Amino acid sequence: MTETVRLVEVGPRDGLQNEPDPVPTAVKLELIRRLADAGLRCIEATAFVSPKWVPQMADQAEVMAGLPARPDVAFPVLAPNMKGYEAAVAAGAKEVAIFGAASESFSQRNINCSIAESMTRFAPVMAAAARDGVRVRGYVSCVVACPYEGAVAPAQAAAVAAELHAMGCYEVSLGDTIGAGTPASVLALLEATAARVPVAALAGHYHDTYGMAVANVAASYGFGLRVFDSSVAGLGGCPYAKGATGNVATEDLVYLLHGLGAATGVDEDALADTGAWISTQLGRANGSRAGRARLAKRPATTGA
Ligand SMILES: CC(C)(COP(=O)([O-])OP(=O)([O-])OC[C@H]1O[C@@H](n2cnc3c(N)ncnc32)[C@H](O)[C@@H]1OP(=O)([O-])[O-])[C@@H](O)C(=O)NCCC(=O)NCCSC(=O)C[C@@](C)(O)CC(=O)[O-]
Repeated sequence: MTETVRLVEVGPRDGLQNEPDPVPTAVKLELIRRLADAGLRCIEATAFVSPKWVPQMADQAEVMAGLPARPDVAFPVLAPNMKGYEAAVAAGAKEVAIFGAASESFSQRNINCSIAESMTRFAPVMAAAARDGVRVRGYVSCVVACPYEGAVAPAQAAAVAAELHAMGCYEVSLGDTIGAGTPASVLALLEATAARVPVAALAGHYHDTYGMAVANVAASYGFGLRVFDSSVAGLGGCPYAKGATGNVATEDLVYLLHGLGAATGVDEDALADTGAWISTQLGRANGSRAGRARLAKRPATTGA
């Protein structure tokens, strides 16, 4: 029986949030359209956070207003507190994502509060979402290592994941924010977390700073995870994790999963074209090995 893996494309948010130059809203919307046309069915569209903190997400309402009419595609958005939640729902969001951290230092740097305070901020968001029929996904950052504190104990990451799940998140995405994880440390994280949160409610969100993201996905898939976050062309990084590169490239993730016999619903050619397109738009090298390999095999166009 073919296993199906759910992909959460975070390129338009995680992939772009750290871009130094403003990315035109029209480019963000074209990227989202192309990703949906390539078969992605969950595309994180933007973040309802402070534009003073993350100026790249300042066009959050315009992005929401311009989303393609795709009832078959979910467009979750970040919302770290009630102000963000209310703005997101007013802009038409049907799913939001709250995001905590497994390290106090990253919590303070990223959302300006302690881990405990973040949970206090999330509680009214969960209540409002339950009232409004809005789905809530949770993230835990720095589940393996923190840029400020170093290695993070699996039990600590598991405790934060369990708290988000207990408060009502339908899924908890485990963020190796600085990409320091290896299959051994990721499996230790999953052992600790799966003891407290059902595996079916866990997702892998692996940045590729050390080139370990594909290996970490493979190990996580073997452990039983069937939901993974990724960024087309490997775009991204976090404003509060210096030097962290983007998530695993969606093209590489899909190539790996199809090679494992899993179904994703994604058209690899259309995805590779999208990765090349956005890389050109941003003036960046395409960070996807599988995407570049696929494009290189194409017969040269006649240029007609
Ligand atoms: C979370 C806050 C807002 C708290 O920031 P704060 O300073 O604690 O909030 P505050 O309530 O004191 O308000 C301060 C100002 O922010 C405004 N404000 C307050 N809330 C909002 C909001 N939701 N949207 C827009 N504006 C907001 C508020 O109105 C006020 O405006 P002012 O009076 O100064 O003009 C701030 O720390 C922030 O925006 N941080 C940025 C968080 C972020 O986007 N980080 C990157 C994404 S997370 C990530 O990349 C990790 C992840 C998810 O990908 C997984 C992984 O890889 O680890």
